[in-house]
Amino acid sequence: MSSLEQKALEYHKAGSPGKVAIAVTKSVANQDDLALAYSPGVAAPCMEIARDPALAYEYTAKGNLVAVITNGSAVLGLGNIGALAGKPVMEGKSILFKKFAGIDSFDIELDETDPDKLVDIIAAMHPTFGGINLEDIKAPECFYIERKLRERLSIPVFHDDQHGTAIVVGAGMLNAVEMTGRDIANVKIVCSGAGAAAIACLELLVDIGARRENIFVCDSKGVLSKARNLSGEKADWAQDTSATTLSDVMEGADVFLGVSGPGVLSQADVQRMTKQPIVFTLANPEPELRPELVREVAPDAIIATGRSDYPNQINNALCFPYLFRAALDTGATTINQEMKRACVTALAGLARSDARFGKDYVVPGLLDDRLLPTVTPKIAQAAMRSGVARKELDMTAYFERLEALGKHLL
Ligand SMILES: NC(=O)C1=CN([C@@H]2O[C@H](COP(=O)(O)OP(=O)(O)OC[C@H]3O[C@@H](n4cnc5c(N)ncnc54)[C@H](OP(=O)(O)O)[C@@H]3O)[C@@H](O)[C@H]2O)C=CC1
Ligand SMILES: CC(=O)C(=O)O
Ligand SMILES: [Mg+2]
Repeated sequence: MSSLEQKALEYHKAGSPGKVAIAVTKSVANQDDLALAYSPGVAAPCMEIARDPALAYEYTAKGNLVAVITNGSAVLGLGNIGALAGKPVMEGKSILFKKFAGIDSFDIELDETDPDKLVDIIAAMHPTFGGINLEDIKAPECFYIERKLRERLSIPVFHDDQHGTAIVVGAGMLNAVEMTGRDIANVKIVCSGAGAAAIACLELLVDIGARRENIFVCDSKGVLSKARNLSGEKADWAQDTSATTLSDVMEGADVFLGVSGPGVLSQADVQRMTKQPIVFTLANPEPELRPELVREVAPDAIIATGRSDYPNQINNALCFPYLFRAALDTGATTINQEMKRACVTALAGLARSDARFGKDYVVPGLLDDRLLPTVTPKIAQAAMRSGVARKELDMTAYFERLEALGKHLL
């Protein structure tokens, strides 16, 4: 075991085991408080909510509470390690919701693989929450589960591995492409992985200007090609090509996007790419190829990973706290394409406006305290403009509120 792994075990075990606990927000100091918090007083908000369900946002924690839900079928790049083993990651997402955006969350690990049962279980528990963050549920089931839940529920349902990842990749890609003098419409992109993260990233890259005919995708069996008679989301990305391996399609690639698993990319593959290649090796915790090995064969590369111990951390944690903050604050019924685009632009812009903007700074760092007051209002405005917000915010007051909130968080 490495010393980092040893330290991580000690960190998780120290004091109160795990990373989260519940906080009480009202005084429960005497009999009078008890009579308000519990019986008989609690009946009053119950009856008000029974009369008008929207009042749950005033009398309960619902409006600031998100569920982080997994079934453990695709935990990071560790694979199908099961619901319980995924709990440290879900607790990790919960602390990021809290530390970065002041959002409370329950992590919920469900021992269930049947997509329809998962939809029913999650739908049944939705009254508790203001939003649902699906996490580490494998493709292709994740697409169906999210779609069905979005159809059934009027609170935001967001599969972080799909859309959160896509947003941060989009922001990093816009900046990397500009920095290297490329036009996104002309870049050849090779994506390793054809799962939750990959499909959403590719759709977003097309949304911001990449062209489908320039995109080659590999899964664990090789290149997605017409010859393979694929179905579902994979079929949408199948190319009419005789190439079969990752190495075949890496020839002349401008961009490598890794959202697959550890060690999938070789140095020889990087050498097949164009000058100043863009190499996003995002598998967690172990990337497709370590940055120092990419750098050895491509010193001018723009490199990003999903990890906190290298520059350019492209990780969905850079956006999901702010998307949910904005969605909860505007009472948005969903997180839509306009909100996602606003988030891409805001993240890319924040990095560009920084003196550090360059090869090792294509996206802001996760601990940047400008994220909350800069990115969140842009997403909130997009929610209001696009008609999914139930509340109109005064933007000056909102900005001040976020600044004040941020001071208590990091
Ligand atoms: N940095 C970030 O913010 C994020 C990173 N990720 C990382 O992306 C990876 C995938 O996550 P996710 O999409 O949620 O998982 P999924 O299970 O939905 O998809 C995994 C995909 O990777 C493919 N794959 C597995 N092994 C290989 C291989 N040797 N060569 C090529 N493709 C391979 C699978 O192929 P097949 O379809 O054939 O099974 C599948 O298409 C993980 O490592 C995860 O940590 C994910 C989300 C966010
Ligand atoms: C970052 C993340 O969500 C993942 O690797 O699955
Ligand atoms: Mg994940």
